Amino acid sequence: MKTKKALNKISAATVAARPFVYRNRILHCDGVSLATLAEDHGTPLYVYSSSQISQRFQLFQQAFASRPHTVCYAVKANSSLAILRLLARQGAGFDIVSGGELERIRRVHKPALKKVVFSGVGKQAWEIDAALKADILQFNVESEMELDLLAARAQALGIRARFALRVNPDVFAETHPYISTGLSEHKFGIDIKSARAIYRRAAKSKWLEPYGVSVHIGSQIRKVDPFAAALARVTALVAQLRHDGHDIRTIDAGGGLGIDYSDAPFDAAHQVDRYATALTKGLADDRAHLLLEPGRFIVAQAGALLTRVLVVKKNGSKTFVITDAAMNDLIRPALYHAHHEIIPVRQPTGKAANITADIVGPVCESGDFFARDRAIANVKPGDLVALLDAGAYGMTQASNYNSRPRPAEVLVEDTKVTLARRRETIRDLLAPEVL
Ligand SMILES: Cc1ncc(COP(=O)(O)O)c(C=O)c1O
Ligand SMILES: N[C@@H](CCCC[NH3+])C(=O)O
Repeated sequence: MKTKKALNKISAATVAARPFVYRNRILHCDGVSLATLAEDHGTPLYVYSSSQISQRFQLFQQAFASRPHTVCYAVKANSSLAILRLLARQGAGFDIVSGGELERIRRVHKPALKKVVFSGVGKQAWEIDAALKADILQFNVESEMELDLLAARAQALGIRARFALRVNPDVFAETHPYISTGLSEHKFGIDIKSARAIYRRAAKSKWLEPYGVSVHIGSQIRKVDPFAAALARVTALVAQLRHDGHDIRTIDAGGGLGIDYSDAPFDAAHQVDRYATALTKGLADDRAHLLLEPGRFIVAQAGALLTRVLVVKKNGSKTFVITDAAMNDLIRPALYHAHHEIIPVRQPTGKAANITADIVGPVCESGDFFARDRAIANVKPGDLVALLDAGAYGMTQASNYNSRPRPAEVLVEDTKVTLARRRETIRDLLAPEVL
C-alpha cells in the first residue's frame, strides 16, 4: 500500500481539484487565459490541462505502487489521441470497448497494445480478430456465447486468446441508474455463481487461456465500500479457480471511482488513497497482477467546455441564457441530470448580483439544458462561460444532432496550447452521405 512518503509526493498541494482558476479576474487553464483560447480557436471549445491528467494518473501509480499493477485508462471517457498518447508515454495500459478504440491505441503507441484489456457485452468477430492480431493483454468476456466466438476466432487465426470472465458480483453501488452495472439485473458480466463452471469448460479448449477475473460495478461511485465488497467476491472466486488448477494471473478491478462535481470539490489525492485502501481490503489475493480501469477520475476535472452566450431572454418569469454549446456537445445534464458548475470567464466583482436562469443550448429540444434555475453571474450576450468537469464523457458522447459540427479540442501544458482536434466543418458532416 501507499506509504506516507508516496502520498506526500503528489498530494492535494500538487493536484488542485481543478486546473481552472482566475488570474487577474480572467479564468485560466493552467497558464493560459480562456478568453485567449476562445479568440484563437472559437467556441464551443473543449479545453484540457495535460498536467492535471498526468498528475491524476500518477496518483493511481503511487497509490498502488507497492503491488504489481497496471492502470488501464478507460478510453471511452475521453479518447482524444493527444490524451491517449500523453498517458501511454507514462506507461498506461488501456481499457477498450471497440475496434475503433483499439485502432486509437495502435495509432498513438503500439507497445501499449500489450497492456490493453477489451471489455464490452457485444464484441464482433472483426473486433476480436483485430485484438487477437494486436496481441492485447486480455479479453474481458461477458457471456458464454462470446467465449465460444473468441475460441472460434482464436482457432481460425491460430492465436491463443487470454481471457478473464467479467463477473457480475451482484453488488449495489449508489450512482445514476444508467451507469450502474454490478447488479444481476444489468446486462453486464456473467453471474459470479456460474463463473467457476465456465472457466472449467473453457480450459478444455486449447485456444482459450484462463488468465484473469474482471469486475466493474459502475461509474461515478463515490463511496468506496462497494469496490471492496466486489473485490472480496472476486478474490473468493480466484481462490476456487486456483484450486481448480487455473493459473489466474490478473485481477481486473474495473473503474468507476467518482469525482465531486460540486463547487468546492474534494481533494483528489485523498480520494485515490481511500480507493486504494478499500481495494486492498477486498483483495486478499496478492499473487495476481492488479488491473485498474479508471476513466472519469483521470480526465473529468482536467477539462472544461468553453462556450459563448448568444442570447439572454425571458419567457414569463423565467430567464434563459442561450449558449453556442448545446446538448449535442455535452449531453450529461440532459441524459443524467448531471450537475456541472458553470462559471463566467470574466470574474464578476464582489458587488455584482447573480441572476437565476436556465442555461441552455440552441438545439430544438426542451431537454437541451446545462442547468435549470441556476444562480449564475449576470452574463450578457457575447460573454464567455465555462462548464467545468467536462473532460470525461463530454466530447466522447458528442453528436452532430441538428447538423451541428462538433467542437474543437485543445490541450494546455503550462502556457503552451496544442490543438488536439480541429473544429468540424459542415463539409465533414456531409462527407459520408450519398445522394
Ligand atoms: C468496463 C469498464 N471499465 C471502466 C470504465 C470506466 O469507468 P469510470 O470512467 O467511471 O472510471 C467503465 C465505464 O463505466 C467500464 O464500463
Ligand atoms: N457516460 C457516463 C459514464 C458511463 C460509463 C460507461 N461505462 C457519464 O457521463 O457519466
